[in-house]
Amino acid sequence: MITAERLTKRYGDKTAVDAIDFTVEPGTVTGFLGPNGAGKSTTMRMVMGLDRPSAGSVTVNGRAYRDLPAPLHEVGALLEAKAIHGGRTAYNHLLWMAKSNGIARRRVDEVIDLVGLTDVASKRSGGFSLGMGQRLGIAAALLGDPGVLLFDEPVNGLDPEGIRWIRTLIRSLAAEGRTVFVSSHLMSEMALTADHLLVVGKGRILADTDMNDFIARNSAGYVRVRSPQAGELAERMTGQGWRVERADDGAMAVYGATAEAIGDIAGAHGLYLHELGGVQASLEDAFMRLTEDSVEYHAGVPGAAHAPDSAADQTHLTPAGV
Ligand SMILES: Nc1ncnc2c1ncn2[C@@H]1O[C@H](COP(=O)(O)OP(=O)(O)OP(=O)(O)O)[C@@H](O)[C@H]1O
Repeated sequence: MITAERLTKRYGDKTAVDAIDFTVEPGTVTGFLGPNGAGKSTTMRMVMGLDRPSAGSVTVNGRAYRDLPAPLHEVGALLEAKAIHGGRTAYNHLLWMAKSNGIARRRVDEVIDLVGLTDVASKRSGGFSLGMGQRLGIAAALLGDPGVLLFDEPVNGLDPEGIRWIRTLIRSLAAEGRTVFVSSHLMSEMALTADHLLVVGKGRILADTDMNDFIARNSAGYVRVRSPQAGELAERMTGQGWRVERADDGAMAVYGATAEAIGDIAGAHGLYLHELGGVQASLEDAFMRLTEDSVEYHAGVPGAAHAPDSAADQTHLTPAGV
């Protein structure tokens, strides 16, 4: 378990992490989500004892990192830009780590096999692709068979096969009962990986929630309908107690109804339909809405960081996405 209490990190007058409290529980994947500069990496570095809190504390299984008697056996991490001696072979890199931590050589073979690097174990890691480097970083994190694992943006720059591999690995580590803490700035990725969600912005916690609850609350869909007899159809639909909003392209967004029910009403009254389809709100939009006030570096596209509010804007919601 990871526990943060009033955890704070200041760099000069910049507060990167602002008195946050959270716990990361065993047996689940906790997604740590936030826009660039939100404080995710700083928090993870403090968990790993690589940065000292300016105030507050963070512990792994009840102890600060520096007080852990055998840290590699308690917590492993894949942090961004991990420094690996590129001149060493993957095997020797891990063997050197194992030896300096009293870990048996057999475990090196195990983790190399686990991350699928057996064929390149005798190659210098300096020549590794990004994906191979990530696998080596994960092998190092797993070396001491720790119960707590941190992954900082593990899928950054990986191809779809690599992304799927990491997602499956992360899920299986949690299924074994480990505490798994994964940072990302992609809601869609987290929706597929995490059970619990910790959203941060500008160093503060914006949401601490079960992933299924977040999805249920934020992915409420609607049905998009177009009809040349829109006025009459709208009346019939509101008569059913459904909420009808009009988009500026002439379509209607109907809340509280299924596409089938709308089709039946239209059919029963001889009304033509030119378009009828369910639209699911995107979780990415929900995340943007949650964090929009805490995005440090807005893109130069007007309204880019703003989620749709009005009915007219609802048509921007992506179909059936997460
Ligand atoms: N060593 C440092 N010195 C000064 N400021 C820092 C340092 N490390 C981080 N910061 C600042 O602290 C804030 C949080 O940065 P951090 O890297 O933790 O965010 P993040 O959520 O991991 O972002 P990203 O998704 O871009 O990696 C940023 O404003 C960053 O510029």
